[in-house]
Amino acid sequence: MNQAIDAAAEQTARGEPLAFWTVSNDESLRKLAARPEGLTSAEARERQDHYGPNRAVVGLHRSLIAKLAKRLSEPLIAILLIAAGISGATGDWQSFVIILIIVFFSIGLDLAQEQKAENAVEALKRSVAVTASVRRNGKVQELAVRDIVPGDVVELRAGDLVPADGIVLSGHGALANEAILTGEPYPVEKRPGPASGSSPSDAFNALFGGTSMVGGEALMLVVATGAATRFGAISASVLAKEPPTAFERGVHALGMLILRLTGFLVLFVLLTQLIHHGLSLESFLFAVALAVGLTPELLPMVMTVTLARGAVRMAASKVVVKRLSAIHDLGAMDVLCTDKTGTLTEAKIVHIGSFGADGRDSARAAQFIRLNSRFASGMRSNLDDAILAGAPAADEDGWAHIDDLPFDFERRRASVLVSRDGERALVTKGAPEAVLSLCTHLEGPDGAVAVLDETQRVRIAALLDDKGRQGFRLLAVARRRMRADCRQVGLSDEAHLVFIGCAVFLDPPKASATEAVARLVKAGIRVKIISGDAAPVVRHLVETLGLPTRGLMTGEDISHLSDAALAARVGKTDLFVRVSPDQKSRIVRALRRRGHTVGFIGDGINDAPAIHAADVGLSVEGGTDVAREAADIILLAPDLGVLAIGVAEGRRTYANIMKYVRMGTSSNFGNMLSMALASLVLPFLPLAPLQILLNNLLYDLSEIGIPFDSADEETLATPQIWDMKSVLRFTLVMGPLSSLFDIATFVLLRWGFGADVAVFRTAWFVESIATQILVIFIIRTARPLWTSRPHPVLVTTSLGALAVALILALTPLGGFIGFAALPLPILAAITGISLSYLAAAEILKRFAMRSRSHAPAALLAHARAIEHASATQHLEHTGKRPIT
Ligand SMILES: Nc1ncnc2c1ncn2[C@@H]1O[C@H](COP(=O)(O)OP(=O)(O)OP(=O)(O)O)[C@@H](O)[C@H]1O
Ligand SMILES: [Mg+2]
Repeated sequence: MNQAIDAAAEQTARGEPLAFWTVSNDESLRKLAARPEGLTSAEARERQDHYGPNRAVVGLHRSLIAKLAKRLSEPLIAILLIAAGISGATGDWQSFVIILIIVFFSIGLDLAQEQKAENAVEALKRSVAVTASVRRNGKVQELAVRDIVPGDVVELRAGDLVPADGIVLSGHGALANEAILTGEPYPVEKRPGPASGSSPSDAFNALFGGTSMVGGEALMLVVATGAATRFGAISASVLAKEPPTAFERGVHALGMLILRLTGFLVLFVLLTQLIHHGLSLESFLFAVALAVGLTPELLPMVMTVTLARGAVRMAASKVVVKRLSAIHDLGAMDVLCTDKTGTLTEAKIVHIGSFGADGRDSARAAQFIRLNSRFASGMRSNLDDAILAGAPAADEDGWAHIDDLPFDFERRRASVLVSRDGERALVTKGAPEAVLSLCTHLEGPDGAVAVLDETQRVRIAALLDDKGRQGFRLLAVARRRMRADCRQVGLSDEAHLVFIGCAVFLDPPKASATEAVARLVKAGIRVKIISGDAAPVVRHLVETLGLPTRGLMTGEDISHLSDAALAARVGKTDLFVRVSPDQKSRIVRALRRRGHTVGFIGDGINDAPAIHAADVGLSVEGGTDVAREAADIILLAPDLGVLAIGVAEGRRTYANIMKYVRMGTSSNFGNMLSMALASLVLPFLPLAPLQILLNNLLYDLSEIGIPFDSADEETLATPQIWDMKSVLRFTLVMGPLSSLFDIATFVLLRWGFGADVAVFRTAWFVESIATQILVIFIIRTARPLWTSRPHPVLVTTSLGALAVALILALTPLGGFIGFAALPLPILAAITGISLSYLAAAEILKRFAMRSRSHAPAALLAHARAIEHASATQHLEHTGKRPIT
């Protein structure tokens, strides 16, 4: 068995498609030593040892040792280590020890933080991971996808994710969406084989890992897992790395800019030192230390840690982040699209009655719908659950199931072929328009069948519309007599139907939705509703909840529009009704095309394409596997209210990363730049290499608290996007300011006090570290310093690092690192300079940090309107509220 699979794996590895679907089921079972009732745990364990976990993307998680090795081999660190070696060899043990301590301490700090962050995020991800129903030991078990092995037998239903490659042993109306592999958005039918062609497009009996079941059900024999799957072969190369968000690209571009400047500067310093003082280990080390201080080497770690902290905090509010960078997108999101059921309604659907073609109460419609719900295979919706709830376990009235046409979101209906006493009937239920359009006759109250003429059609349409406007959801049902020998039905049989009536359902609006939407709108986010339900129902809901919405488009309207025409209209439309899954994602793409950062929240199979297409895909814990898999963020509580918390968290995260960026671009960069320049005019180096490294380490330490910091309200009030212009403006104002004060220090020490090398370096070190660290309290907020309170952790790390710096520099300990005691006048002078710098920074930051345009006036007016609505509304079902 193993040889067969190994040969297969090898073939896949060589890039040859392995046509496992051309083999008969019996032959496949034999080759895999498998049985339809599944493997035993012992067999599975053995195979898992052999094939490894079923993970398409492997090797993404590097081990701690590998990470350490990578850090140590970074050029700057490597040079430092070599320098330490040379110091040691030449007998300079002090430098040797201190450099090693500094290097390992800073790498250790970096690694420990990152590892902790990654572990936390991994744990969160696992908590929302998708499982599969696998037959093991003769029972069906819910197993983690990674535990699946070749030979396993998996039960799949609509809404499930296909966990590995395999063949269909048996199935019913199985439909798979393979867009992820083929780009083709329409579902493909799957049934038992074998297939004759060796191309994957011939493989009507094969299911592929990573694709999704969107209809029917299937029993699958797993043939290949992990990297040996078709998806694994693609994902290893393409999907291994998530594409960076706009924000990440911005930060990266900035990092590269700094890196280039650093390289240039360091070469320059090295060259002038060489000309002035000839070749020396110290000037070489000085240049390296400068480079270490300048490179934004901490930025990746800072991003990860800040995001991970954001993710952990969001988890506390029941929002689980699967893709870390989605936090940025959430902070930048300015349009949120949502489906209706579950987010705006309670999703507690109850069947409250039924009516016949004449509009009068009739139990017959409910009876037939129940028959359909009972026998329909594949996806069972909450409408099915509602109609079956409370019904006796077997009230089929003698009807038996023969065949069926499962529900799909394009047709919006499902049919079953049933028989009773030699009589056969097709029973179709679905969205009323979808069913009515197929009807040619109708049933009267006495059961008599009459022709459905135009007048009747108009009357029924008006009746449906009227019910919808009262907020009732409807499912219509119709029937058709079939030939007594009919064994199979096709889509063409859904015609010439006799309309029976409708079942009426109620899905109460969610009282908390009004406030939740109000919060989002206040945060500068436009909320749009994209539903598969009928216009009157959605309208009624919006009115009941008091949501001010503009415009309405139907799926029918959308189907006539090109992508460009749709993009021109989506901006002014907030309600989309009777849309198909593909249209949901078209709407999302159209919005993105207009430059919006779009979120989409939904729970169904029909929402998955749109969740995928959105910048931030959101789903809920109870959602279908495919929706959850497509989502970047999972809400554990299906409540838009928690989303507002997530949005605030995203923006806070953004704000905190901006704090690092600002610190890096202005204060740190300014200080290092001054030092490089000073080294050109001074007869000695302004700081010994060791002292620069120490300065850098303490500075890094001081910043550890930033991810904990809070953000001001005004930062949380608008969508936050990366804005290179504002970063540059900040740098151009604050950078020179810091240099100005450095020059003042320099002039004062050199010519005012005539300081010698040791005193000069001590004073410079103190001034430089104090200004670098303390300025965080100023640039962490655009407000006046005293009106925004920093987080205690940030205060502790910053002041703690400063205290260590002062102790090292000003006490006898400093002797080890080449510091000398500072005379009081010098101490007073540099204190004065530092304080003046901080004061100047506080004044100038107003120009440097002027916030970008605030929420447009229209948006604010919208927010006010909705607040007003939520204040005055009473949540009555029938209570009408004007749409503003
Ligand atoms: N099991 C079913 N059988 C027949 N018709 C169904 C079934 N489930 C749903 N429908 C029809 O398909 C339509 C669209 O489905 P659904 O309401 O789930 O879409 P949606 O976009 O998820 O809506 P929402 O915005 O309410 O979440 C329903 O309004 C209903 O008319
Ligand atoms: Mg839905």
